[in-house]
Amino acid sequence: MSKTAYVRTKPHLNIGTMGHVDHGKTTLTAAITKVLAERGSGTYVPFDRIDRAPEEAARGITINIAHVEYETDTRHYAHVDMPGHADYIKNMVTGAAQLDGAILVVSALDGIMPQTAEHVLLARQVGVDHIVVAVNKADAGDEELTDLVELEVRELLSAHGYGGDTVPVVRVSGLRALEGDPRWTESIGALLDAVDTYVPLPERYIDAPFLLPVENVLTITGRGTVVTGAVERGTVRVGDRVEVLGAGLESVVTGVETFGKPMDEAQAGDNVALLLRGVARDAVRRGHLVAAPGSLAPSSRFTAQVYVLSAAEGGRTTPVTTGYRPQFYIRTADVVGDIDLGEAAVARPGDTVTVTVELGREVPLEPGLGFAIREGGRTVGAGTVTRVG
Ligand SMILES: Nc1nc2c(ncn2[C@@H]2O[C@H](COP(=O)(O)OP(=O)(O)OP(=O)(O)O)[C@@H](O)[C@H]2O)c(=O)[nH]1
Ligand SMILES: [Mg+2]
Repeated sequence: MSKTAYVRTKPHLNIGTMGHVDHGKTTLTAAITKVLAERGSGTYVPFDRIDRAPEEAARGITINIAHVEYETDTRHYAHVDMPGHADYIKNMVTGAAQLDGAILVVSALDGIMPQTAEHVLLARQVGVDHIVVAVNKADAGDEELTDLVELEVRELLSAHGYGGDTVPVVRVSGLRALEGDPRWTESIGALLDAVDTYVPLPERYIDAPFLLPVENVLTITGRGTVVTGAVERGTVRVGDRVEVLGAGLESVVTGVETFGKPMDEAQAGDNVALLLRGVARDAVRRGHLVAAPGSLAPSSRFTAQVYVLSAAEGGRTTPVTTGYRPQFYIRTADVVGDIDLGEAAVARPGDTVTVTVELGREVPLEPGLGFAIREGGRTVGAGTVTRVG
């Protein structure tokens, strides 16, 4: 019982790299960890460990997403690097990536390419408000051409409402920094400074009623049932009374831990384990929600904006019509639902449509909530709730 308590020394942010295939997202991610490891504030994660990340189950969807952790002088970051374009679409639209800010990687040799523009559009749609640009491969680029690339990126960002004139654009070389070249090592430092100063601390809704979607349930012999997951909003302390939605029971939190360390108080954004008093192991499941009692009202009907994945993104090859009945992955829950396409009646792979959904059972819903649509074990769509009821 003498475990060292977790000490919150710096604010935590979630960021990630975006950009066209091969522009150097993974190389840059590796370079960031290397430069910070040399400063003594992180662990170096080499390229092949990032790019061959194991499949992780995030929010009920099997998503290929690599997290690396590092600290600057002022902040603690969890950084995601996604290996393919289809993964960006899924992770961004369902909110699984949960980015507070993004580093847009653009090759100085190629400039803006289709996925550069697409990721900027996606970022805007899912509410990523701050982008910092890394013009990568600057070691190999011609100076004048790089000037043009920078102009072009600023224009693209302005066109999507990002204030391209003020967005920091930093010329970097992930590859040369990895090789230890001092000039380019410095460029990574400059990029991190830009992220530290330009991406504001996210609003964590710490004052909202507590909510934790259950990802996993385990038993600790002699202590009881433990649920794990990321705190979506609010705070929780030992002694707090909570409701477990889905299980239809109330309990009291008798332990709070993060990464195996006890903590006084967990807050929005933290990954935690909660020990619940008097709850049987089989009474609670993934998909249930632990919340401040009476703070959530479940419903079964909602309107949403849905993107139907194209066949190239691993989606369907045939259109979706009214009456289609797939599975909806909402937070950590998995619920069947009927889709009504209204007047459109048909949605082809690649389309973005407005739909009304009637779920097979009630779950807590709210505008802005992201979800994935799955069928036969694969993701075929992603959406955001626009109206409940
Ligand atoms: N000259 C130069 N080459 C680079 C630099 N960064 C990356 N590369 C090369 O560009 C290629 C692609 O790099 P990755 O880091 O895999 O690119 P990525 O954006 O992660 O690619 P995907 O994950 O497939 O979209 C590799 O051959 C890298 O060695 C750089 O700063 N300078
Ligand atoms: Mg990559």
